[in-house]
Amino acid sequence: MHVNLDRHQQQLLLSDVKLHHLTHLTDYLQNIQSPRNNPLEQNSFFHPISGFYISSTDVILRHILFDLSGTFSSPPPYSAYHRAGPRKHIYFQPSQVQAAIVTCGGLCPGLNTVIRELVMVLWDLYGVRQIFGIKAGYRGFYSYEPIQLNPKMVHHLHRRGGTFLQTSRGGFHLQRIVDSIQNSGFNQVYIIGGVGTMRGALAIFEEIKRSKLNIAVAGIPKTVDNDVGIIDRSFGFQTAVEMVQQSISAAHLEAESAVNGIGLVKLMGRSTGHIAVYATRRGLFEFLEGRLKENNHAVVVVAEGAGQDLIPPPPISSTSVSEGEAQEEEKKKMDESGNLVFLDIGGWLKSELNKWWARDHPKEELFTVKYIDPTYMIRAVAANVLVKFAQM
Ligand SMILES: Nc1ncnc2c1ncn2[C@@H]1O[C@H](COP(=O)(O)OP(=O)(O)OP(=O)(O)O)[C@@H](O)[C@H]1O
Ligand SMILES: O=P(O)(O)OC[C@H]1O[C@](O)(CO)[C@@H](O)[C@@H]1O
Repeated sequence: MHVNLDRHQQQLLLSDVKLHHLTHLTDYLQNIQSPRNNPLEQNSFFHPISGFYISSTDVILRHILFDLSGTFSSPPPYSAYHRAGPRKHIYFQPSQVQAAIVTCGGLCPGLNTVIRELVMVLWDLYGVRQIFGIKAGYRGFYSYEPIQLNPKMVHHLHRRGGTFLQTSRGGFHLQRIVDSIQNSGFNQVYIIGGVGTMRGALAIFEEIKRSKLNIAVAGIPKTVDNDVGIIDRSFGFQTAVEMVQQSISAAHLEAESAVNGIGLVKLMGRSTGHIAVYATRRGLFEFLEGRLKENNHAVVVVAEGAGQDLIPPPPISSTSVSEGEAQEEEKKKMDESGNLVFLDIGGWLKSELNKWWARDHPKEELFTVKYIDPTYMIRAVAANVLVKFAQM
C-alpha cells in the first residue's frame, strides 16, 4: 500500500496486497463439469440484484486499520482473502449434491441458527434435497447414521440454544472420516466449530485434495473464545458478551450490598485474556485496597486461563504412583481433544482474597467475596440475532 499525503490531497494506492490463494476444485480435478448459472437466477421468490454475486476480485483485507501519517507504518505485503458469498456460476448440479453438516467442539450461541440457515439456503435457494446432519462431532462420521434434514425439521431451530446435531471433542480419525465421507457419497461438507475443528477441516480437505476427490469442504468458524486466527469474532460472540453482563451486574450488586464487598466473576475463553490478567496480578491486592477505600466495593473479572501456574495442582491420589498411574493423572489435565483442562482460578482467587484480607486487615473489618461462575450459561443459549447465510 502506497500512501502519499499532502494538505490538499489524500491519495491511497492499493498495491502490495497479497491475495491468499483459496484452493478450488478446478485446481486439482481435471474432469470437472463446466460451471453453470447459479439457480438463484431462476428462483421465483428471490431475484439477485446487480452487485449481489461475489466475484473472485472481491477481497477482504486482514488489517483494516492503518496509520496514514506513517508514524506506525505496517510493512507490506498486506494480506487479503477471498470473500465468501454466492457466486454467479457454480460447479455442483444441485440435484447431485449430497451435503453433510457437522458441529464439533464446545457450544456457542447460534450453532442451531447456522444449521437451520444452511438447510434453508441449500433447500430453498439452490434446490438441494439431499442434506444430512452428522451426529456428535467428527466421530459421528464413522460412528452414527447420518440424519436426513429438511426445512420442516429445522424450522424452529434458531430459537434454541445448543446444537441440534450434538457435538463432542476428540474422535478425529482422518482416514475413517474421509472414507466415511466418500462412502456416504457426500460431496459438500460443512464443518462448524472452533480452532481445533478448523484444523481438522483443513486436514480433511488436504486429504480430499491429495486423493483428488470431487468434494467441497467449507469451514464455518465459531468461537466464544476469540481464538480463531484471521477472524475478529464469529456468530454468537455478541450473545455471549451480553449474557456475561447479567453475571457482572449480579456480582456488582452483591459487592455493593456488602461492607468491603468483592464480586468475582470467572469468564470462559481458554487462555484468551489471561495476558492482561497476568500483567496486573502483582498489583491486584494493592489495587483492591485502594478501590475498597474509595468505593467500598469492587468487581473482579478473571479469565479462566489466568494464573494457572499459581494454583497448587490437586493432590495425586497416592505418593508412590506407578508410571501408568502417573500417565493417567497427566491425561486428566487434557480433554478429549487435547486441550488443557483449567484449574479453577475463581475458587482459588476467592480463597486468596479472603487470606489476604485476614492477614493484612487485623481490625476485624467486615469483608465479603461473592464468586460467580457463569461458564455454561454464557454459551448454552440461543443467539440473540439471526445469523444469515447465503453462500455456496
Ligand atoms: N490439530 C487438529 N487436527 C485435527 N483435528 C483436530 C485438531 N485439533 C482438534 N481437532 C478436533 O476438532 C474437534 C474440535 O476440537 P476442540 O475440542 O479443540 O474444539 P474447538 O473446535 O477448538 O472448539 P472450542 O472453541 O469449543 O474448544 C475435536 O473432534 C478434535 O479432535
Ligand atoms: O465443554 P467443555 O469441554 O467444558 O469446554 C470448556 C471450554 O469450551 C469453551 O467454552 C469454548 O471453547 C472454552 O471457553 C472453555 O474453556
